[in-house]
Amino acid sequence: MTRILATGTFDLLHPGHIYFLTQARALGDELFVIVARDSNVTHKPKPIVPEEQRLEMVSALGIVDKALLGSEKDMFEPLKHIRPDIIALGYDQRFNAENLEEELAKRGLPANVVRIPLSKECPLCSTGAIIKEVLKRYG
Ligand SMILES: Cc1cc2nc3c(=O)[nH]c(=O)nc-3n(C[C@H](O)[C@H](O)[C@H](O)COP(=O)(O)O)c2cc1C
Ligand SMILES: Nc1ncnc2c1ncn2[C@@H]1O[C@H](COP(=O)(O)OP(=O)(O)OP(=O)(O)O)[C@@H](O)[C@H]1O
Repeated sequence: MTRILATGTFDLLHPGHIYFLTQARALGDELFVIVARDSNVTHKPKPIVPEEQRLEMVSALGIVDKALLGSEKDMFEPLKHIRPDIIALGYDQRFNAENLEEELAKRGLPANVVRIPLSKECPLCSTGAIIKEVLKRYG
């Protein structure tokens, strides 16, 4: 069994998220997903949808075997329980794959880190694009 882990905020689910998770799932046999905590989303505006509701949406996806909220303090903590073989990084996730592999190995959590590319173009395949469209129409 090859266990894949994907991570992200997954605010306002869209087909880009589905593409990312489908590609991640195709790397192995089972897909775990860590949903980012509200308190840790500091690299962009706070999510519209609260963490429990983002978790509920991701958990309901057929391609996801298990989704869970991440740790508020230590991103490596949930990995001790999940023990993924492969970590799928999104095209725009700000982690260096080699550094991450080194940090994981240091902690006795060896995993390969694989970068998933951007999906083909679609009108609202990013959370930012959805928010901009809503503001255009209702702002
Ligand atoms: C291996 C790994 C573990 C992570 N663990 C957590 C965690 O425990 N808690 C959390 O809030 N975010 C965690 N994150 C970060 C987010 O889930 C997410 O990657 C980050 O918010 C940036 O992604 P985004 O641009 O898709 O929002 C982890 C990321 C990686 C790569
Ligand atoms: N169109 C897409 N193609 C491939 N991967 C995507 C696409 N959109 C999002 N992802 C991936 O899904 C994961 C979760 O995405 P995230 O929650 O950051 O949403 P986002 O739509 O990228 O948000 P924003 O527009 O605010 O950047 C990230 O790893 C991201 O790279």
